[in-house]
Amino acid sequence: MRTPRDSPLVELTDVELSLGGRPLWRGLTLSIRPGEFIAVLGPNGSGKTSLLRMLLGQLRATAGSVEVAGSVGYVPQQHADDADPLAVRGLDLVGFGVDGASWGVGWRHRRRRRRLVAAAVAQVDAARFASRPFGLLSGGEQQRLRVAQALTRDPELLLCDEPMSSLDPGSGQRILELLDQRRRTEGTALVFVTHEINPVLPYVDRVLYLVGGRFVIGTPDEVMTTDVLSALYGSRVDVARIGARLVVLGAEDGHHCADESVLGG
Ligand SMILES: Nc1ncnc2c1ncn2[C@@H]1O[C@H](COP(=O)(O)OP(=O)(O)OP(=O)(O)O)[C@@H](O)[C@H]1O
Repeated sequence: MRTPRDSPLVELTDVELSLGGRPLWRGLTLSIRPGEFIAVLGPNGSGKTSLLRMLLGQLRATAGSVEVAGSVGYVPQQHADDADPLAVRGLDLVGFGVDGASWGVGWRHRRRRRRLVAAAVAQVDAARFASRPFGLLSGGEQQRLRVAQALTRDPELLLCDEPMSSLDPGSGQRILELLDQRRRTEGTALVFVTHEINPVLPYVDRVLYLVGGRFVIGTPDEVMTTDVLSALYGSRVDVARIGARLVVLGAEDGHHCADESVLGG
């Protein structure tokens, strides 16, 4: 049974997460409802991936309470896959999602596996290339199949770690549209780590911005302002709007410095 739309999928209350004896943040209180799209922003090392790992149950909060209801899917950061990428077909990679969720043998399992894989591949519109060796696919095609792998678990909460990094703007847009459609049709909540606010701005409900142990959370209009980001960084950060885009100047992070401050397409 799926979580009702008005019940939270995630309830974080006064959470602290410390790693290696260093608190990444304290006092994080956040409730996430079905269908919500939350972007997680912040400089390198601010704890974005660690937040996802905490929601996945891989890291334990050092204080406070973490409640996650329902099934969770995970789209990891892009990395060289352990398996030989030429030996693994796209369909096989998607199938690993089913295998990880349930063990089974025999024709019944195989038939169920095939059905789940085909449905997930169809959802990301990847049937055309899914039988090719994974390593020969483009970055965008590979990323669509990673999303399909996460969808085999029919997640109510989908955690995405920079799913658009190293994709061209068109492929990144495609992934976003796909995820946005999924949250609208299935009520899947998205927690989406990204260094690029502009591509997600049209979709996002709230932004969680982590910097040096502190955070702010709110709508993009509330968070992405000169005053709020300057207070968060503890130094002058300018946020300007150019048309529908945000330009962030002066944040002390390679991804947000002046040269690259038009964040994404
Ligand atoms: N298991 C661990 N033990 C100790 N320290 C860790 C562990 N995992 C991560 N860290 C440290 O915690 C900090 C946050 O790491 P995390 O990967 O969550 O940051 P991030 O915001 O996702 O960074 P990036 O933008 O570079 O991906 C980093 O300083 C990292 O070195």
